[in-house]
Amino acid sequence: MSKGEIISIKDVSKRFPVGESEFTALSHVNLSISKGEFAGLVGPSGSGKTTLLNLVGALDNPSEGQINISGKDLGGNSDEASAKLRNEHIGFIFQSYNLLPVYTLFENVEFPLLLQHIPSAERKKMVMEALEWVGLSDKAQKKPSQISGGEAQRVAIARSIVKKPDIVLADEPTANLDSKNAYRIMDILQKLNRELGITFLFSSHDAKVIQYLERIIHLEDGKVIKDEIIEANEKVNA
Ligand SMILES: Nc1ncnc2c1ncn2[C@@H]1O[C@H](COP(=O)(O)OP(=O)(O)OP(=O)(O)O)[C@@H](O)[C@H]1O
Repeated sequence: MSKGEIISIKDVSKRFPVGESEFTALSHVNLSISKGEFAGLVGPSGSGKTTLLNLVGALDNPSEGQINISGKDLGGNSDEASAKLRNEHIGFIFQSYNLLPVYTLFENVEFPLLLQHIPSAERKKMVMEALEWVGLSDKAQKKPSQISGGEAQRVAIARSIVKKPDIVLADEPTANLDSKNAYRIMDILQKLNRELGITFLFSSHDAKVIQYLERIIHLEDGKVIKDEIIEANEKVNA
């Protein structure tokens, strides 16, 4: 991997079996993402955005090609090794918030830390810090049913950053939100990128997300058709 590179995708293809034949969801994708980027995969429905995010997040394996995350090759990893890599380096945000309904917001955010052996006082500090980042420390003891959709996505963000991951993968993070909440979420993610240096890779076709991106990787029919760096002065929120 070259210096500063945090995600390396080399000649990656992904095919899914469909009946007797195969469907090619990604075809010979090459990308290099550097530490601290705020980048997004953008393209029409079915262009392969989620498929590529899942490969980068080691949730699925490519049919061909090689992916490196923080210098580690994902190829040939056991499920256990993939889980370790995800746990140590990657946070996920999805369009559905995937909060556990019977637990408090505090416990939902604490969940990823229970997999590591972190003492309870330290866990509490980390959870409250993450909830403060998203402006929800005063609601730590509430349950997911007692908060709004925008707040639920903010809890999901807190959960994704509580371990201080190098990379956050965000799949259509604003899909179920109104404009006001979508902008609030994007403001929080931009601040996490700028102040904590977390690298972000989005998947989206929402203009409200796209206007924040500093790099737009356009996908169509499973191929990268354009890769553009957005100058700060072109951005609406600059
Ligand atoms: N497990 C699977 N089996 C068969 N085909 C699949 C599978 N997963 C994805 N596909 C197909 O691969 C293509 C790319 O899907 P993907 O979900 O990556 O697109 P996307 O760009 O994220 O779309 P959207 O914006 O609608 O989420 C689609 O045509 C989809 O139907």
